[in-house]
Amino acid sequence: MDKLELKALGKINLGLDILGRRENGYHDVRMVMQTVYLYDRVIMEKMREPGIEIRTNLGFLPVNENNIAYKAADLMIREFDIREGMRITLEKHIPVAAGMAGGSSNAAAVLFGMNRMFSLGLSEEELKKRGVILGADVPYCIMRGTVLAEGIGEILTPLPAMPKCYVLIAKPPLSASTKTVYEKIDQEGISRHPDIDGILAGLDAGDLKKIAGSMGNVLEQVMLKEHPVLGQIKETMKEAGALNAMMSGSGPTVFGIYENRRTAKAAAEKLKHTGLVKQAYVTNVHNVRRK
Ligand SMILES: C[C@@](CO)(OP(=O)(O)O)[C@H](O)COP(=O)(O)OP(=O)(O)OC[C@H]1O[C@@H](n2ccc(N)nc2=O)[C@H](O)[C@@H]1O
Ligand SMILES: Nc1ncnc2c1ncn2[C@@H]1O[C@H](COP(=O)(O)OP(=O)(O)O)[C@@H](O)[C@H]1O
Repeated sequence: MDKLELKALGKINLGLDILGRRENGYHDVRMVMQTVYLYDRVIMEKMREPGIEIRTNLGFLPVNENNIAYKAADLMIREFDIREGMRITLEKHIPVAAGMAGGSSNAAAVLFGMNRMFSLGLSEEELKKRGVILGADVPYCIMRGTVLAEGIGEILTPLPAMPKCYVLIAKPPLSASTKTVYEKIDQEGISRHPDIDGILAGLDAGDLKKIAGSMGNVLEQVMLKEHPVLGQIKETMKEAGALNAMMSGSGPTVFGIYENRRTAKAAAEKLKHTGLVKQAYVTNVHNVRRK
C-alpha cells in the first residue's frame, strides 16, 4: 500500500479529575473520554527518497520534528528500519491547542497507518505502548470511543457508548498550555473533585441527562478564573438548551451537550452572534472503533 488516508478524530473530556502528582511533574488522572466526529484528514504517502515531509493547511504549525505527526513517523521509521520516505499531509479542522487532542490524534493516525502500510503486524496494545512515548492522550486516540482513562491517561477501559447526542464545540480565541494549567492547579490545590462515578453510572444506565449532569473538569478551576469568557460561553450554551456545558481537557474549548441538532445549531448561531467565539461547530459523538 503506497497511500492511505485516515480520519483523525478529536475528543472531549466528559470528566477530568486529578488524583495525584508524580515526581516527573505528570499527574495521575481519572478521565472519561469521548470521541467526536470532528476530524483532521491525515494523508500518508510512501516516497522513494528517505525522509519525512509534513504538509499542512495551517501555516503556523511546525512541519519539522516539532510536529507530533513527524515524531510518530520518525519513531516507526527508526524502530522498523524503514527505508522509504513518508509524506504526511495534515488537513486540519480540529481546533489547535484547544483541549481536543488534535495533535495526539494525528500522531495516533500515523502510528496506525504506518503499521498497516508497512505490514508491521503490531497489535493495538503494541501501538498504544509506542503512542504514550509521544503524549499521554495518544493511546486513547488510537483506541477511540467512550473510555475511562487512568494513570497519566494511558490505562484505558472501554465504557458503554455515550448515548446519541449533539455536541456544540466552541473555541474562543485564547491559548492555554496544558503544562501550565496542570502546574497552576498544583499551586492552588483542588477545591472540588468532579463526580466521575456519576458519569460512569449514567453511561451504565444509558441516561444522557445523568451523564451530562455529572460532567466535571477539575482544570476549570484554573481556567474559568483567568478567562471569564469561558463562563459566559457555558452560560450561553445552557440558556440555549444544553443539558450541560463544560471546558474540554486543558481548554480553552467549551462544549455543550444537546438532545437535538436544531437546538445545537441555534445555540451555535447565538454564540457567534454574541461575538464570544468565531469558531463554533455542531457535531455528534462517535463510537465506531478502528477496523
Ligand atoms: C489535559 C488533557 C486531558 O485529556 O488533554 P488536552 O487538554 O491536552 O487535550 C491531557 O491530560 C493532556 O494530554 P497530552 O496533551 O497528550 O499530554 P502530554 O503531551 O503528554 O503532556 C503535556 C504536559 O501536560 C502535563 N500532563 C499531561 C498529562 C498528565 N496526565 N499529567 C500532566 O501533568 C505535563 O506537564 C506535560 O508536560
Ligand atoms: N499535528 C499537529 N496538530 C496540532 N498541533 C500540533 C501538531 N504538531 C505539533 N503541534 C503543536 O502542539 C500544540 C498543541 O497541539 P494540540 O494537539 O492541538 O493541543 P491539545 O492537545 O490541547 O488539543 C500546538 O501548540 C502545536 O503547535
